Amino acid sequence: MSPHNSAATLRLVPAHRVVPPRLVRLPRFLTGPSPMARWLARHRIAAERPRPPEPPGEAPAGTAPQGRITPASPLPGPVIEADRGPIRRPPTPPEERRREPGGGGGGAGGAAPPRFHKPVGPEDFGRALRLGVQAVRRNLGLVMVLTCATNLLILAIPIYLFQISDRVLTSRSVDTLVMLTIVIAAAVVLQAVFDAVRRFVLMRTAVEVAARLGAPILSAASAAALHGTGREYQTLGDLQQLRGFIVSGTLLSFLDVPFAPLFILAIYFVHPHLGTIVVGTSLALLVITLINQKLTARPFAEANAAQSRANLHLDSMSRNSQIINALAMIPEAVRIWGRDTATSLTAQVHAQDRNIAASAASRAVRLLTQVAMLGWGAYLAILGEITGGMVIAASIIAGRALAPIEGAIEGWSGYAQARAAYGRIAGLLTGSKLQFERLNLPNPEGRLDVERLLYVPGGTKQVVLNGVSFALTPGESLAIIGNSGAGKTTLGKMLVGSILPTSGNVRLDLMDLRNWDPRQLGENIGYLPQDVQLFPGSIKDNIGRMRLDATDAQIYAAARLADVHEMIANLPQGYETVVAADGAPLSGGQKQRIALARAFFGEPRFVVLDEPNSNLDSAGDKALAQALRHAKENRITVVVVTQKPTLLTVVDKIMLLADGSIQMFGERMQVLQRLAGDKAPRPAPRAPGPSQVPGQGPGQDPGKNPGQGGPKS
Ligand SMILES: Nc1ncnc2c1ncn2[C@@H]1O[C@H](COP(=O)(O)OP(=O)(O)OP(=O)(O)O)[C@@H](O)[C@H]1O
Repeated sequence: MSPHNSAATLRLVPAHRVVPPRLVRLPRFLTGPSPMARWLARHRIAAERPRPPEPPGEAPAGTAPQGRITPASPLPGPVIEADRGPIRRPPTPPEERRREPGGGGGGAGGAAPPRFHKPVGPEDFGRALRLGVQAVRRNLGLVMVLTCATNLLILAIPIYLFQISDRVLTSRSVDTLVMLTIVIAAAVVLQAVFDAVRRFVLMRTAVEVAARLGAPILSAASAAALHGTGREYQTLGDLQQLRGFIVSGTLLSFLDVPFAPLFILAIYFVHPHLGTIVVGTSLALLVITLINQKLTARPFAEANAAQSRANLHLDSMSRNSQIINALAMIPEAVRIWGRDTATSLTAQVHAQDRNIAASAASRAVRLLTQVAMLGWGAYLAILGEITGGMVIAASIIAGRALAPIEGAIEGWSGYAQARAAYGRIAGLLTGSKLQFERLNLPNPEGRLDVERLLYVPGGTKQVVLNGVSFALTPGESLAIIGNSGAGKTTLGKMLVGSILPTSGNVRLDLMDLRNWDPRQLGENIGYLPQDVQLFPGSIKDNIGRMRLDATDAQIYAAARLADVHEMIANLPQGYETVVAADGAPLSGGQKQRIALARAFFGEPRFVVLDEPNSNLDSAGDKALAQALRHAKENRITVVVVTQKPTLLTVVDKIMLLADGSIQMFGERMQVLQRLAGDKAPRPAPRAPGPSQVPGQGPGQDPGKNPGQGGPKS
């Protein structure tokens, strides 16, 4: 942390409302607002208090961000609010939302002017990395100055020795001894202070790196995980590794190495022969370093890769702990983890063996150098070319010159791992797509246009969706039916932008989903996935999509809509009931209804429900039908993927999907009649059979009714 902007006081405010703020007071060393605090302040989401939009630049230095805790703060300096994420909330005044619960509405009402959304601005992760690297460089500049001073002052002891043996002992001057001792003692104290200061700065640099890059890495990892392997989240672990290296002794050794020539020069001044011995030793150590690097790079890379696979497996074990226990799969799970861990450990042993051998060789070379220095120095003293004090002083200086080189060799593994970790961090941040600043659009009304969707998952040749085209007007509802594996879930995910088509477009209010501001799009759509997952947190937080600006009225309205209010009211802690990562204490159906409430939270304009009644009882089915009626009344466009027939009675249109292609698409009655093979028009919709979706029962081969409806009915 640079001296002009290091943190004076950081106040960490925990996320939970009932926990009082925990104060962490750091020393007032290097006072000024920290870049870390400014970074977090710039990326914070506004809480209850409305405030004017922040300019895109840095927050004013030294000013505390306006948050709900900040005004009460007795402490000067910046405030870091630990419950804030990196996404800047669009500055919609909360009052406006409170006046109009569910205020995400676009032009659905007709009379009201369209509501505009303030885009979040471009999210340039590459820039975050550059700023982080800049901060480290700036701080390392200061550390180098301190290192320079420390290394110069280290010469005080050899000089003291030299002066005592060659001047004080020969002159027998007590005054000289006292003066010399005072000066050298001051130099030693100063050296200790400078050394401590550079360690303080490095420690704060490590904190600054974590604070600057943590949130961008998590954001970039979340975005990359959508199309990646899930390993992206492990980059946060890489950040820990980098942080550890910055505070390690190895980095100090690396910083001290450039000063070795200074010491060698000093030894040359004592006697060129001694200088030559040290130069020879330095070259030998350099060769050992290069060989060490060459021999350890590959095994360390292998160890890292295997460790990252083991961590991924560990993560999946923690998520599937129930099934692992229920099916007694613990030995298998442990074996898979053990295999990757063993590979990692084996590679580490190979690398460390070579590293230890190199360290031993370098230590032996260094000790032999001391022997050579003393022996040859004594010989030179016998010849009368140097004094005994000079010999000892040169030996101490030589030890000081070679120690950092040896330290660098010993810590090479840490350096290699930190460098690999930095490579992965840089790869993630620079490889993440730049989120361009989007045009400030009115919120959508819910018109959906799907054009020639083709989806071939990466690395496969399987065509999952093939030329899917259809359109829905605002407020229309569509049920997608079809056999298992027909592509219904894939289509549902594509409609909400959670996977991208290989070709084709999904447009909401004419705009391709990829061109909407992601935050605005997310606020205006609802999604209930097939595999419902709730976040660890309270029920109200889950319904309110974990948003800080979710009002109680909005949460209640969503709960009523999903008819889950009564169920929540019966829980001992009501809306404050904390849901665990596995959804406990809720049943599958209760989880699904809370997820339904979450999907309808904030009055989205377009909602996709993927098998929303797979776990519901009859009351849940009624709630779902009510939610769909509410959607119709409020002109919310709904697409519902279903295997059950009950929902078909409440939708406007039905699509039959088979092998990724539309087999039928049209008005509900029309499709139901075709599916039933009944050409005669009927006055009222007839619910299909109790257990089968039309087209899936015996004798109902959807492939035999092709081409009905087709694209864009
Ligand atoms: N990322 C992927 N990689 C490979 N195949 C995929 C991928 N995503 C989907 N598929 C394949 O696409 C087909 C359709 O899957 P999808 O989950 O959309 O079916 P579905 O109609 O929702 O089935 P169900 O009713 O059983 O949920 C399946 O055969 C599936 O294996």
